[in-house]
Amino acid sequence: ELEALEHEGREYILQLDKAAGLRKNRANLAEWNYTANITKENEEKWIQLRLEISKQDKLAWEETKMYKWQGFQDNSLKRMFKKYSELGVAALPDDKYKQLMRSVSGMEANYATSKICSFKNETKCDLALEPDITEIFAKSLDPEELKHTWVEWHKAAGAKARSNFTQYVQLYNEAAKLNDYKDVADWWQADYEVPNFEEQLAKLWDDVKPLYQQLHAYVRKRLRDKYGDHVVSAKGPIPAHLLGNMWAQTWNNIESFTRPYPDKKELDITQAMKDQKYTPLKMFQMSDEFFRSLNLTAMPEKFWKNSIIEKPTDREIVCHASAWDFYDGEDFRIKQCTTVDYEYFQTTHHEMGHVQYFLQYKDQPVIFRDGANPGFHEAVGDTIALSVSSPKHLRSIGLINGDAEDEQTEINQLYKMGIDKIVFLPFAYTLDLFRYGVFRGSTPPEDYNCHFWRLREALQGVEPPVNRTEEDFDAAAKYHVSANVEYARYYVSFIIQFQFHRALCNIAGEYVPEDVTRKLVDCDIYRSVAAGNALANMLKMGSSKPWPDAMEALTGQRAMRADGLLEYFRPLYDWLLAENQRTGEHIGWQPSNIQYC
Ligand SMILES: C=C(C[SeH])C(=O)N1CCC[C@H]1C(=O)O
Ligand SMILES: [Zn+2]
Repeated sequence: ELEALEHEGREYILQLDKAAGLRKNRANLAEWNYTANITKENEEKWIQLRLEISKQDKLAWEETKMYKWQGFQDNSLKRMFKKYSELGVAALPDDKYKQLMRSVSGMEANYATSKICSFKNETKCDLALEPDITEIFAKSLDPEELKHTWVEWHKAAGAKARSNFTQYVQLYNEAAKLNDYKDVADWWQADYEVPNFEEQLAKLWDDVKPLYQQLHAYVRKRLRDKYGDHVVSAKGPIPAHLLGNMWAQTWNNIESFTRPYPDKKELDITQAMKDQKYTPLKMFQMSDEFFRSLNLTAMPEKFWKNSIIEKPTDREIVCHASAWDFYDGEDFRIKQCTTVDYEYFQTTHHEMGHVQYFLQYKDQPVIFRDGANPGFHEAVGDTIALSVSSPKHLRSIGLINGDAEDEQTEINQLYKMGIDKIVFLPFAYTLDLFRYGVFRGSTPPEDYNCHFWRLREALQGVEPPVNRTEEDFDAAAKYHVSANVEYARYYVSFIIQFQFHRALCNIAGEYVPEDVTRKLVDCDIYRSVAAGNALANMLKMGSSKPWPDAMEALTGQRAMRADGLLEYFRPLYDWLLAENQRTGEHIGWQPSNIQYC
């Protein structure tokens, strides 16, 4: 009797899964059409379609609830039923669902189309985030120009989003409660399927904080050397606009004048790419070739036909890089406004990593075509990029020339990786600690900006370039806050990618603990079919099993741990300890003198 019920359940869920795949295909095509051509008409079409689809989702959900699936034997079947038993935002009544959609697409459109005036020419007011403002932050060494650009962007993309954001929080929390969650923070954390996710994030930060503080102290000193102590204090937080990035989330753009051994050969990959006439297409083809060298899947023909890899000149689009699965097993795309530089070379591998994951799990049921947890999806491309950014690989593709590794060059290399990977962690941690407080109500709208900067000062040791008030809303000046994209996924990714990298380097024979000729920092898994097969086996699982099973399949570990990252950066940590002692640099930071609460 039970077998018959389970058999009927399986028939039901598999046809439901097929129908769900068609709905996701239609919804994603409508979202692509809107974000690839931002017009009121395309926004309306996308909203109307999601409303229509939500009705079909609701009917399916009502029927799914009728099944007594908890007693089934087949764990995979139970997992499918469990996932299909959560309706999502479609649980909201139509008018509230529409309001929620409009508040998010309003914020995202504002972010994507915001323009500011140039510091050098105040009549030139068509500067967009990409490529104009990004280029100013990459190149300008004028604190006043950087301050102006920072303030104008945070006014246009941040403050302007405050009312939409406040409404979005209210409605999204209502949807969370309709799905039996306390609030959106609870809902977001449920995706990680562990009871103590927030404690795990805090533990990881405890593990990495000493390394971050040493790196922060060293960079503050080098910035003080550059700009003077009236711009950068000896013991305070670092002014956020001097770190080469609008959000101070990675500091690669200040590498050239802050690296430990300045007289060693330049590692300027961007210049080499420009000298060698790299194009966006060539960057994509090189990334595709790396994945193929691992015996992973080539990008399919539709990918090359349908992707948007350069900013169009005839319309407004969402430039923030994204990868798209249309759930039909053959249509996969990337949309990004590529510029020929090191940063976008990394981003291209990051996005190709998402598509490789889509390709590896495309034969799973639709409901399992997802990352083992959201951090896994963000870690695939970055893990590959860890090999690509090794001096060995960059030499093999001719982007750097000259001598093999010596001690000082290795420290420079670890420093370059550290101002990308280590400094990102407190930024990522801050972004969702802030939003957890917002969704839980411990951060009310009147405290949004004050609490945001309190966290940024406490964890990142940065301060805004000018005083802030609650007229501002600086959090929304970051894409993921304006676009309703959860961010703890990146914090998780920047930890587990080093666990993945170490495991793959082991399998490729590129890394042998204690063997100085097989160091982790030199590892390049290029052309290792063994490593590629091990990675593919994990990616094929999608979200069909709890993520510790996927993690164990590749690394033998069942938990997120900072030990991979700490092992990778060990030589840099030792060097920073000695260097900060030598210069007597203050470790950590005293309270900021900038007013923001
Ligand atoms: C490249 C993407 C698209 Se999923 C991205 O948003 N990333 C990649 C790393 C961190 C984060 C960011 O830019 O803030
Ligand atoms: Zn990503």
